[in-house]
Amino acid sequence: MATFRFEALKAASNRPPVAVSEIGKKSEIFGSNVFNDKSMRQHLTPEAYKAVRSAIDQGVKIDRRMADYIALGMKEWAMSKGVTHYTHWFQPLTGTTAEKHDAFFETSFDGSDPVEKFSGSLLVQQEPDASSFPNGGIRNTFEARGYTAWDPTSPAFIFGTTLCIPTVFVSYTGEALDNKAPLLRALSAIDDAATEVARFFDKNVKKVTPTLGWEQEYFLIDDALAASRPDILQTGRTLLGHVSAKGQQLEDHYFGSIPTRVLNYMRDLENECMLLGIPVKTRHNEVAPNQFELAPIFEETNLAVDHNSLLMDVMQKVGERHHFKVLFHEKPFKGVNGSGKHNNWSLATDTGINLLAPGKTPNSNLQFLTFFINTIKAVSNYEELLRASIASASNDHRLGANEAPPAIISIFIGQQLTKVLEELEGVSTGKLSPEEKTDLKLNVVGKIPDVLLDNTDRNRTSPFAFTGNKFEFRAVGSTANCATSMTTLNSIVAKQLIDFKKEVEALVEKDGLKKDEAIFNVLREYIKETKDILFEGDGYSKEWEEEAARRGLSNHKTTPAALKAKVSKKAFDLFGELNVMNHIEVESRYEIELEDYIKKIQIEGRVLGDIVRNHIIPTAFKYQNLLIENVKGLKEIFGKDYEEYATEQILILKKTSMHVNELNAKLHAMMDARKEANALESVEKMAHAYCDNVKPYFDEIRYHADKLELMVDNELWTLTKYRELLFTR
Ligand SMILES: NC(=O)CC[C@H](N)C(=O)O
Repeated sequence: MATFRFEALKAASNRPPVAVSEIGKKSEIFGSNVFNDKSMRQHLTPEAYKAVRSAIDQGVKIDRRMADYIALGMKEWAMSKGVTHYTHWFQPLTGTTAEKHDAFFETSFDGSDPVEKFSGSLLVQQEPDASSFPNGGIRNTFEARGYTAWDPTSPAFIFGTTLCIPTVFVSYTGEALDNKAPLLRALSAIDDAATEVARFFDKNVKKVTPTLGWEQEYFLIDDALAASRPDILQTGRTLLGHVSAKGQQLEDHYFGSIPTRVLNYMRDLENECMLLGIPVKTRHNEVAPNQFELAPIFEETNLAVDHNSLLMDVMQKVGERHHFKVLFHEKPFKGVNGSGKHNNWSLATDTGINLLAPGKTPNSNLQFLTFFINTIKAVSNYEELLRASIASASNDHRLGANEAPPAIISIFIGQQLTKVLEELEGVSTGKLSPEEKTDLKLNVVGKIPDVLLDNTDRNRTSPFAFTGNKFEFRAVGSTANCATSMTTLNSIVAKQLIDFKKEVEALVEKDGLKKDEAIFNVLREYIKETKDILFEGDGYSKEWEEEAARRGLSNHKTTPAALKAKVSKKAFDLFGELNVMNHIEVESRYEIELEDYIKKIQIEGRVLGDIVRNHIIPTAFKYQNLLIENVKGLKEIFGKDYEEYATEQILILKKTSMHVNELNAKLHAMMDARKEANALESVEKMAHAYCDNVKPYFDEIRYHADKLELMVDNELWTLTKYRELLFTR
């Protein structure tokens, strides 16, 4: 009997929900473990408080003396909450977060004068021994230093007994070694560009903040069951497993009543989030069995990105208390929905206006249309780069089916806005007559709020959909660090807004148009130029693939193919011009992502080999031996007539042998393909070889293993089955 599997099943099915104690009203506990404005005011001198505020609001540098005062206040606040350690908390290019805890505790070498200390220099900058993080060749070994530098725009927080200080991670020569530094630069670029354009409409605007509201989808699997599957443990997904008879076809899980064990997990998690100042608001069952979703209130992008990275860590930790393993993989199970991390993006002014929400006056609506159409133009110009920003080995499995968008980037805006754009396309060239202006203001621009109220149609196959007051970038994968896609999106829109401003000003200065006339003129041209990126239909259809090809849209189905756009001249120019990333930073990321791709497929190949050799084939042999015993017995009893009674057994013996032979053959072929790939010199070639020559064997191997699963005695099968993984809760 497959003891491990059955013990895991027993443990999982006897698991009572873990009780969760309420810790008070959310509004009262929210942010109590965050060194936020309120705690800063309480624990810092007025001078130190002012210094942090101007660093946050205007990017003013904090001097060392002031940093000492801030560190002192921060330490006192943290110690009043039982904190013993501090860490610079950063996001290296592994996609996850990194931390190295140091105690506040210090003593002299003879053990006298033990004391708790924390200085400004330790707060502001540190030099972690970071030579083992991916750097894509930025740091060569003799200059292997990297340092972390405090990012005051994301507040320090306490997790457990550690004070975590969000930082950027840069090389000694100043190149970003993390996801945060380029993001901060992109946010600054779009702030500058969008503020200039917003000032066309309102001179009071001084700052534009990109906002992000992510939606995190995930699967919860009992940890004993997860531990019984080497593939889940090592790759985050099932490499094998026959789909269960019941999957999601009854559509009975989505928004259904949340299972008690899961609800308790969610409540516990929400409590932690409240303390950490992560404003989670929504929780529900997602479409696939054992799939769920959590979403916060949107925040300023840098904070939202930090919060999502922190959340993924906290989700796993809280999961341990509830005996759940959280699967963030984009496609942990074949045949049911995968998981995305839809990024809801917008732009907010310091005057309290959402630039992607229609307003109440024609002027504010023209402002809305300006930002709306410029975003469309940006995506249209850089669709390939946007596709590259969401590329990963795991997201490749998700794109193109089960309510996840296809690999072709397009924009969904809904019927009503399509009509508005059609009408605007008819705007006259050059100066506008008073009648035309009145008509535009009353009947086109003036009507927008009403039509949007009716705009309730949704399109789940769209990678980038306008949803009334924001764009939803649905193609982002559930494991992703949002920084990558947000750096790209904010950069391309920043670049577009810079160009737009120049074009409008040229029409005003050279052609003598009024500002609103110039805006209408430029927008009209954009509408004409961006038709190809707009698509309202079924993103999965063959027709769309053909149509998209005719329109010249990219359709990169695999990561190695998609990533190439990251090192195009267009990308270098964009990031360079905006000071988001220099040539080395762009190139190193490309290399790191290719390496990551290679390693992921390599690991999957190895795990698959292990499972087939150590689980599937031995189990098939055991079952064959049972059948052989059975046939021998029948022969003993029935003599030469035994065949009549052993037909099925003999058939199964033949079929299982055939599948085992095939498994062996494919496994060897895969190993040969791996060897060939490994011998290649360039990472680019190696990634393509893994993608085109190694990975295709996975499905072939799976096919035979899954067939065996259907044939072999359930009692012998060692791998926990889909029905058990997906329906135990
Ligand atoms: N209902 C939904 O929005 C499903 C989305 C889907 N899980 C995805 O991969 O993006």
